[in-house]
Amino acid sequence: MNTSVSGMNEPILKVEHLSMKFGGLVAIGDLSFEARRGEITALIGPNGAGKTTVFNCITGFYKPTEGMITLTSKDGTQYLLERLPGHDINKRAKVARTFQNIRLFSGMTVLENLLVAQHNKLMKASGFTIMGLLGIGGYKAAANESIELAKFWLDKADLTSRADDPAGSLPYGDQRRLEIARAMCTMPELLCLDEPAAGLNPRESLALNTLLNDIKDTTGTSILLIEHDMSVVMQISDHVVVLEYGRKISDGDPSFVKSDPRVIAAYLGVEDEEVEDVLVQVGDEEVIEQLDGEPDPAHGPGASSSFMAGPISDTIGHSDPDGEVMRVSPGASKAAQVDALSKRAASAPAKASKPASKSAGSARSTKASKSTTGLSISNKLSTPRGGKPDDLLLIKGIGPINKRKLNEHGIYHFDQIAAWKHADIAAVEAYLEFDGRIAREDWIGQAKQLAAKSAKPAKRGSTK
Ligand SMILES: Nc1ncnc2c1ncn2[C@@H]1O[C@H](COP(=O)(O)OP(=O)(O)OP(=O)(O)O)[C@@H](O)[C@H]1O
Repeated sequence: MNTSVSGMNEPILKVEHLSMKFGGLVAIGDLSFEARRGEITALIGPNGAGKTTVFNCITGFYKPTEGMITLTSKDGTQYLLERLPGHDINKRAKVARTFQNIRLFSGMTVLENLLVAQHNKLMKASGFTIMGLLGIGGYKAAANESIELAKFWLDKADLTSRADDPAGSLPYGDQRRLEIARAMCTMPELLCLDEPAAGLNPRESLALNTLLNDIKDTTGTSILLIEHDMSVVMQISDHVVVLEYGRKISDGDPSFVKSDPRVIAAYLGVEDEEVEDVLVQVGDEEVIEQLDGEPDPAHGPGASSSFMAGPISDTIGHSDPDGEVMRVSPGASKAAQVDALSKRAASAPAKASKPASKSAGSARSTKASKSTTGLSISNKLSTPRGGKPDDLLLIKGIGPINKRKLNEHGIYHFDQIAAWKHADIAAVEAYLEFDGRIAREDWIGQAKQLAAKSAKPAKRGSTK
């Protein structure tokens, strides 16, 4: 399909009425949003909101249950991604992606990783013959071109000095940038990045921001980003789409989204109770006050086609006889509760004038009462070994508050989590009200990998 040539700021990606069901679980429900060409669009939301599922639908890993995903390329060609085979999404529609867990060829050098990414182009230039590989025909020129492109992205990612080192030996932040450089070697029109800032320190986050801004400013590649790190999201995104329980709850520029009471409410509702983090990241506690106020009618349900597209209660409690069960307590959608709060505030003006900090405080104190309940774990420690706890935040699914709670109950190390028995998992899930998430997010597998990784430097140190 060829339509008019599309320019900057026109939609490169249109997601329309997307739904994805896993048995009885509705992971995405009637989701619509757009990403504009030349912009950085961020997809954010609490754990389990459905962000990765959206990526998997866009990049062909899942075939959506319903809906359309249209990519319009620079020359105006339109691709219906939900109908394309996975390899064509990359090859023809020019969509590239990175994953939550780094997937480099760790034994190959940095440069080799960038060359392997151009394998398709090189094979085509070889004519798939030995003569081609020996340099007859266009192969040599294509090989030189590939090396030049690899060098270009090495430089952009600030990795030139590490070109000949094995990718697996790079620090974590460098590996993240190498993944992005590798994806850019396929010259994508749309680059999908799944939590690129996960596990980065502030300096590495800054280097990532610089690289992404550079890609945006100099290549014309549009970026779709899933990210939990609000400092990255708010600093580099042009447009933010917020999901909660597979539904869109907010959509706009960062300044609108960060002060949208529904977004604050959704983050207030996450199990990690990252209330204070969110408040710090969005500015101050003023925004909390809005939880007691009237929502902005310009951004209410009437103004957006898929905004809170149906009764949330229809989609948040699901059980599948085949196994996948997701139990969410009634009213778990905090975004939905904002509307209820605002209605209550309208009928009781005195309550609406309640100080903001009190509102936030009451949310916190309700949750705090939970933490007084006991938690029985078989391998708790009284103090961290060597006085140094592991950074449990590296386990996807553990946020700062749950890290604190686990520490309070004597869990400080990856190997402790790796050794949890069924009874421990059940106890922790009941305590954190996680309903099967530890298994779904594979905390044990993640903890085993992290424990193995952190054991290595310890061994080297002990030989000194
Ligand atoms: N293949 C699958 N089979 C069954 N359920 C799935 C599958 N993939 C995702 N889910 C479920 O769909 C829901 C959304 O998951 P998804 O990974 O998309 O969320 P997310 O917003 O990316 O979360 P996070 O921020 O923790 O990565 C979750 O309840 C998850 O358990």
